[in-house]
Amino acid sequence: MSAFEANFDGLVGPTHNYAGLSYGNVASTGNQNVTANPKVAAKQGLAKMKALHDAGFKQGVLAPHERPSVATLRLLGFGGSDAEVIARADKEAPAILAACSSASTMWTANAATVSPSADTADGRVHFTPANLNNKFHRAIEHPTTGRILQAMFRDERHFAHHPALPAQMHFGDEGAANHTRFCAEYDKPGVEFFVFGQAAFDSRYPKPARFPARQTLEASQAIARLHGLKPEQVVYAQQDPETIDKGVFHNDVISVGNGNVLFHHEKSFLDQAAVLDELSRKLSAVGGQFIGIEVPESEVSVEEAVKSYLFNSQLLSKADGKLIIVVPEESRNIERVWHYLSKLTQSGGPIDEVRVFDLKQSMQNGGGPACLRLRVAMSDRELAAVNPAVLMNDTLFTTLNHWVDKHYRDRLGADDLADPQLLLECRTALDELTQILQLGSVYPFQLG
Ligand SMILES: N=C(N)NCCC[C@H](NC(=O)CCC(=O)O)C(=O)O
Repeated sequence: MSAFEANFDGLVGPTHNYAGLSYGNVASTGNQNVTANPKVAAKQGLAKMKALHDAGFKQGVLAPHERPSVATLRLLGFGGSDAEVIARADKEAPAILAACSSASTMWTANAATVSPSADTADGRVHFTPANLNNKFHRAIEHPTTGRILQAMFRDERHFAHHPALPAQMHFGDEGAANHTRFCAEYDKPGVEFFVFGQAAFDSRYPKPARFPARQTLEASQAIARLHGLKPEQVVYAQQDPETIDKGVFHNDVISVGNGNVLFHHEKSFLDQAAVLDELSRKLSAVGGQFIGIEVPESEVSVEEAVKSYLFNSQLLSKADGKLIIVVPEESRNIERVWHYLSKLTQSGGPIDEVRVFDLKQSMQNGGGPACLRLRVAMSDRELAAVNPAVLMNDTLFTTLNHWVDKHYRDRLGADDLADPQLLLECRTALDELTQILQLGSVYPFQLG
C-alpha cells in the first residue's frame, strides 16, 4: 500500500477584493482599497495547482463560497429582495457588506484541521472545519466549508467530519495554518504539532500586546480529543507573542513542516529548544528521525520573513526522498531571502530544489502558497474514495480556466461590492462549478 500527501488548493472566488479586513495581517490592512483582479487571482492559483500536478504531486481543488453572503446580511437585519438586502447594507453598513463579500475561503489552510487515519482512534481521516472566530468575515465560512468537505470526502468508511468548535474566542481555531504533521511515512503513525497564540483559560501564558492571537491552546486540545489522537503523538507549542506583534498572524507565516523536516525561524516558538526536543523524541518513538532547519534572525529577520513569506512555503516530498520548497515571487525579490534559499538548496540537506510562483493577487491579502492549500495525507485506498471530480488533471485545468474566463471580472474595487449583478454572477458561476466538481447542493442559494 502506498500513501500520499494531497494538497487541496482554494479556487479564488469571483468577489476577490482588498477590504483591509484582517487586523494583525499587515498585507491585508496595508492593501485596503487596492483594485483587485479576480480573474488573474483565480488563474494564478490554478497555474500553481497545475504545475504541481504536472510535477507529480497529488493536487485537488476546494470550491469558493457564495458572496456576498446574503444569508449573513439577512441575519443582521437587512431585509427585502436580495438586491434590496445588498443596497441597504451598502447604504447603512458598507464595512459589513465588504466583510460579507470577501473571497477569503481561498486560503484553505484555514478551512479545517485534518488528521490522517494512521493517527486517529477509529482509523479514519478526521476533518474539523475551523471556526475562524477571530475575524467576522472568516467566521461565516465554516458551515459551507463543512458541506464542501463532506461532498469531497463522502465515504464514511474512510472519512469522519466534525462540526466547527464553539464560536467563541476561547476556542478560536484557524485550522491547518497552525497544525503540522510529522511522520516517517504518510500512512504510518505520526506526530501532530499544534501551535497556539494564547491560552484562553490560563492566565500564566503570555499574550501578544498589539495584534490578536487567533488560535487558542484550548481549541487545539479540543481538536486532538475529537480526532482521537494519542497524547504521546501530539506536541503543543506557543508561538512567540513578539512575532505575532510583528505580523506573524498564523504559525504558517514563521514555520513549515513535512515528513520529518521542520523548516522554521529562530523566533518561531516560546521555549523553542524544548519544543524541538519534544518533537524529536515523539517522532523517534514512532520510527521517524526529526530534522529541524532553523533560520537565524541574523540571516532572515522576522520582518523579512513576513514580507517575503519564506515560511509560507510548501515543502513537497519528491520521489527521490528530497523536498522541493514552493515559494512566492516575493521571496525571490528580497535579496537576503533569495540568498538564504540558494544556500539552503545547495547545502546537501533535505531541501534541494526551489520553485517560485507568482501569487501576487493572494499575497496582497497575506496569502502565500501554504495559505492556499489544505493538506490531506491519505493511503491509496483513501485517495480512491475521494470525489474524483475535485482532483486536478489536464481536463479539469482547462475546464476551470474557461469557467473563470466566462464568469470572472478583471477589476473589482470597493464600489463594485454594492452591484447586485455581482451576486448573480457569483451564483451563476458557482451553480456551474458544483456540476463541474460534482459537489451536489452546498451553497445557501442552492439549499433554499
Ligand atoms: N496564513 C494563512 N494560512 N492564511 C492566510 C489568510 C489570509 C487572510 N486574509 C484576509 O482575510 C484578508 C481579506 C481582506 O482584507 O480583504 C486572513 O487574514 O485570514
